[in-house]
Amino acid sequence: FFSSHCYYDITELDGVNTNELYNAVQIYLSSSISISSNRLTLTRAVNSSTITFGLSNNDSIVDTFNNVTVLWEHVVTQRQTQTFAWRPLPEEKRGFTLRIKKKDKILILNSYLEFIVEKANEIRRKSQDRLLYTNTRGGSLDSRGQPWESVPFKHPSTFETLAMDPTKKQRIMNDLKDFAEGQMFYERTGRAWKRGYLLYGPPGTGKSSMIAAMANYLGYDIYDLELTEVHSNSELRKLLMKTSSKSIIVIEDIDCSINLTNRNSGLKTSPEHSNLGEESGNGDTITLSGLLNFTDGLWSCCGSERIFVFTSNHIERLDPALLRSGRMDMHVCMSYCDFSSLKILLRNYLGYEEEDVDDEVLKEMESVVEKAEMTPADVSEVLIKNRRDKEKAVRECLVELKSRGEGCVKVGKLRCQSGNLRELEIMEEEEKRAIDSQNVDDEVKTGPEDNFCKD
Ligand SMILES: Nc1ncnc2c1ncn2[C@@H]1O[C@H](COP(=O)(O)OP(=O)(O)OP(=O)(O)O)[C@@H](O)[C@H]1O
Ligand SMILES: [Mg+2]
Repeated sequence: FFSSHCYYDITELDGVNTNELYNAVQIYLSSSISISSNRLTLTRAVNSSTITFGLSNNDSIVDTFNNVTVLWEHVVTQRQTQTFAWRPLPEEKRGFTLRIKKKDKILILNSYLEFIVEKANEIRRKSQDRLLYTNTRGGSLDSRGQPWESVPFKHPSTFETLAMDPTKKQRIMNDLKDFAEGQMFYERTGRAWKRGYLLYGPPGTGKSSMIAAMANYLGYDIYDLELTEVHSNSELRKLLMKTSSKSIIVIEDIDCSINLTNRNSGLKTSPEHSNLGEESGNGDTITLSGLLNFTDGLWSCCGSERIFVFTSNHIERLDPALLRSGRMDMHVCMSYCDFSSLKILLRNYLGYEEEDVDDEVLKEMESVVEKAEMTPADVSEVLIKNRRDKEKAVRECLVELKSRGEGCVKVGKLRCQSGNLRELEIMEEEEKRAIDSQNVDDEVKTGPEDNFCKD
């Protein structure tokens, strides 16, 4: 009561969950710790490429923020003998204690902790490689009780190398950026901080590459959810609960991995998807409503800052419930190579800019590329095959485009399976964005909210 200081404990575990603030403080302090300290702990996280310095047990460090000095102490105590628990807790109890002068309390609590969290995220993103998680164990857990297995994710795809219409690409990038920076917006509007993308189009048009580009762009981890390995809605929910924030949760080929059409028809699923079925009530199948709950229901908000991406080769096979507005925020049609995508591929594989290619050839390419209906994967293959001889690569590419173009005109196929639908979706989505950006503008006017609870 008479002390001029106040103390805040930030323990490693909050109940049984990890306290993210503890991790943030640890990372933050590791960046400001001077090598002159006598005793430091050194750690390197799995899949990380850097070593971090940390405060040793029961050591302390002084930090200053806005000319205010604070003291951090790392407190480690032995946990008392454990009573029976489902999951044993670590033997040591760890935490940081922050000591500040009472008069600095408001300033510190309002901005210092927020500053630490942000700084820690930045450091983490810079130092750590992305992770790719999969659930291929068919529901079993590993020794640490985790249903996900992870490997370092080093996919080189970026938005720069992604061949698609530049305006569309920019729109997706803006959307992602708005999302990642939109914490205040989501809080203020009472929306869960998540976003859904449906990527659809023929095989080889870059759906998976787009997901990798998204992860690289935002610095998020990827959870690749293999639905055929999940046996029930409750298992699905558990998997979701074990994903971390700042992640992309991917379900590829959603039309193949689950029978999502005709929710109420009671049709049996095909034998190869025997574990996936319609609402049967016996709890051992995944149902469409289970999946929708996964992305939309209350459970989907048990973390934040998450992006759901579904991919499909056959959008027409998906249940309208999955497509209805608001479910997947953005529908992106990945289609055959157009002229702008072709130019990106020439740059990727041959290092050619527009002016490096003969004008005539370029014109011919432009005139035939749409008709040819070649996927970016097809074009890439031709270019890779001939990449030692760039001139030849361009020539071969043109030949291939022409021969495919002639074939296609005869067959007279449609370019994008849902051309009209696509226009409509883009309009809807633009409307939604207009509303969203209006809200963001409002937010700028009112300024950041004072969302810290002052006692
Ligand atoms: N839009 C694109 N931009 C750049 N490269 C692409 C693009 N589309 C495809 N490719 C190339 O083709 C390969 C296959 O593409 P990707 O796996 O992304 O296609 P997909 O749409 O996911 O196909 P599927 O429907 O079969 O899963 C990639 O490794 C990439 O090199
Ligand atoms: Mg794919």
